[in-house]
Amino acid sequence: MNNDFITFMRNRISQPALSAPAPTSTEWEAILSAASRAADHGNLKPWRFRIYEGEGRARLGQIYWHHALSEVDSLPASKEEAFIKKAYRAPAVLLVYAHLQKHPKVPDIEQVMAASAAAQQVLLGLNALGYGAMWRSGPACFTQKTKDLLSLEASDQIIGLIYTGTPKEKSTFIPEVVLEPYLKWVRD
Ligand SMILES: Cc1cc2nc3c(=O)[nH]c(=O)nc-3n(C[C@H](O)[C@H](O)[C@H](O)COP(=O)(O)O)c2cc1C
Repeated sequence: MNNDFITFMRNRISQPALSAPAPTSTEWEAILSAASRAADHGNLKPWRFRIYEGEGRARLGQIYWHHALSEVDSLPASKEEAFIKKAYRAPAVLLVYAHLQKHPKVPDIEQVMAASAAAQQVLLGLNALGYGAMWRSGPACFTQKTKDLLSLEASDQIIGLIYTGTPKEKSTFIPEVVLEPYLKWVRD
């Protein structure tokens, strides 16, 4: 079989070590428009995107810090910088979240699935333009405190943070895929 797109999908990998440049605004808009063609029951467009770049990343770092402060009795102020720095691991960080709507036929879980599908489309789109990316989450993504800090609604669901930039070292290692344990054919 020779299909460039299948090969491209097969070879997608995450890139943890990222530096500038990040996508331009035009490139982001192209990628996020394409990601917005993810499968979407009820055409609800539940995905929401927020891009942190430049000094905007300090706002995200502040959220990491304030979330950490809310989780423990106390933290020395000297630790703040380390939390802020986490948001600077890449030149751009895309927050993807699902904005859930009450719908008689589309349960919340399906809206979260659609937003997740959009996030995966983003990864492919970024790779297609030569950028590296890594989808990250962590317990902070799933607390009300983080939603408050991000000014999200209580019913919104964070899908992840996609750290984006140019790979510092282009990894050529593509993990082997063993399909057999995950696939069952039902033919009779
Ligand atoms: C919802 C979600 C959350 C993730 N969160 C993290 C994370 O917080 N930290 C991490 O190292 N990898 C996380 N990953 C996994 C990486 O994005 C990546 O898929 C993994 O390192 C395997 O690399 P690969 O994509 O090149 O196969 C997450 C993946 C998903 C789908």
